[in-house]
Amino acid sequence: MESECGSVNGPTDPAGSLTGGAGSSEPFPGRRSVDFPVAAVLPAGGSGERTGLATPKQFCTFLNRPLISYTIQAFERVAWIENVVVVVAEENFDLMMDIIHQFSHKKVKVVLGGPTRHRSIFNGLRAFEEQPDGTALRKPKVVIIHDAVRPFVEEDFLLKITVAAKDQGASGAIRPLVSTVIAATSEGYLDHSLERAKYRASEMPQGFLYDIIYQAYQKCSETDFDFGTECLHLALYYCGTKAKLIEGPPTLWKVTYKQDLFAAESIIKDTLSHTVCVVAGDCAQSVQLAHGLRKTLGARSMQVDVISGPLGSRAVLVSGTWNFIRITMDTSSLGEIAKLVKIVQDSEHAILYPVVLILVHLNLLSRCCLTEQMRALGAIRSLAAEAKHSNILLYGILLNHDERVEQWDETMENVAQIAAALVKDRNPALMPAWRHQCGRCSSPIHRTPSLLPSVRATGRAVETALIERVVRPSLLANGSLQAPDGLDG
Ligand SMILES: Nc1ccn([C@@H]2O[C@H](COP(=O)(O)OP(=O)(O)OP(=O)(O)O)[C@@H](O)[C@H]2O)c(=O)n1
Ligand SMILES: O=C(CO)[C@H](O)[C@H](O)COP(=O)(O)O
Repeated sequence: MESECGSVNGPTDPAGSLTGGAGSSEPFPGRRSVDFPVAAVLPAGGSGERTGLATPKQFCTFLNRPLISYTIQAFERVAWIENVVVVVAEENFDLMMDIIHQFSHKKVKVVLGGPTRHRSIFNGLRAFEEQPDGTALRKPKVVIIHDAVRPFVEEDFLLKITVAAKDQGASGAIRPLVSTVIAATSEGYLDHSLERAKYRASEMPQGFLYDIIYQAYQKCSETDFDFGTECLHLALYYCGTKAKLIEGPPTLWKVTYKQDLFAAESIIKDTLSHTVCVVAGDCAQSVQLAHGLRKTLGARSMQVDVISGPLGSRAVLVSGTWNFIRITMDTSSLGEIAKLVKIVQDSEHAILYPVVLILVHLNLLSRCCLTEQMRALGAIRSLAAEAKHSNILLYGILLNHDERVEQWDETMENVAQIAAALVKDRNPALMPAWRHQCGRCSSPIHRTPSLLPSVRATGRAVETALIERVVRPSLLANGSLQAPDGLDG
């Protein structure tokens, strides 16, 4: 039976959806496999009043992508989940279809919601029943219900919920209470407080044998539909099914208020910034610089892979990262950055998350004439503008040379600092920054090598995502590099 069997693997991923790509299929020793049909229902039909925003929170966008797409991806990437039913309000149906198309979601069926969460969920479950046109999604053995506004759910935890639901009929995620729950009198006085250690917060996902939860919804009252907040309660009350409760990770929290949207964005940015691939090309100086960066970025707890030699598609395919640093030594190798942009574009790597590509260019201004420099900078600027359309953020860091050997470590530190900030922030505003102000009239045309000593300040460099640093050529091996004109002596 195709795609019925699956097993769980994959790294623990705090954002749940950050591993991207196709679902996992490798067996994970010791883990129970899923050999029955499983589907998910994601209620997304609410208006998100508590955020105070005009846009329902599930459609709020960060890193160029709506929240709902992150949640869908967290389910789609799980090979053993067959179908993902997303329930939306009628006015958002077209928007939802556009999102599915734009982010290439493949397992999703969209259905219309109702005025309350329970009514929306029931509509979602009905998608597995025969439709008026005679079609139906394959009925799952276990259905996972998960709020569309909880984007961080991992495969491991989905497996636990699914297996427990299969064995017990129902299961749900819980978390320890953060605050004590108290009961108030109608006059607003304390009536009594609950013993916190005895109670838990009910979170999502929850899993059910499909027949049980469907039957519970068929039986439940209008009051349940209008005021109920707990699916596990319906299974217990109407079908006598006691849910197995499983403690989940803190990342299962629900985006409810505006600040939760900021928190979700930070988590995603943080998760994207743990790894970087430094592409050094084949020249010895670049490789040396790459290893210097590996050390300095590594000291910031980033995992850095260095790729040297001619650039193939392996840079993207092997590293599995969303961050690249390309080191170039002269203007002719600037074509290499275009090649890397093309590889990332072709791989469709940037559909899900913006890819950061940082060009660290060593000695650009000193090694060629002014006209050539301007041409190269112009080319980079246009490439950055074009790359932006493909969700690729191309930044530049420019390094120059000096006689002072002691500057090198500081330079590496500065480059690492800027690169780490660019990777972490993923801010498109810093992108087309290949402009350099000469301090007097802000025109790049006045930038000549003889002005170099006056433009070493890294503060301004950060502002423009452009660092000018001065390193001793002999540090960069085999003596082939020359100090810039005007700096000798
Ligand atoms: N009629 C509704 C109401 C809610 N939901 C969904 O149920 C989940 C959890 O509900 P909640 O956080 O309460 O979302 P909202 O109802 O949108 O928020 P608010 O209560 O602040 O308006 C959300 O994914 C929401 O879109 C739904 O599908 N249909
Ligand atoms: O945690 C949950 C289930 O137990 C739900 O996410 C929660 O009940 C949704 O409720 P509300 O719509 O009031 O935010």
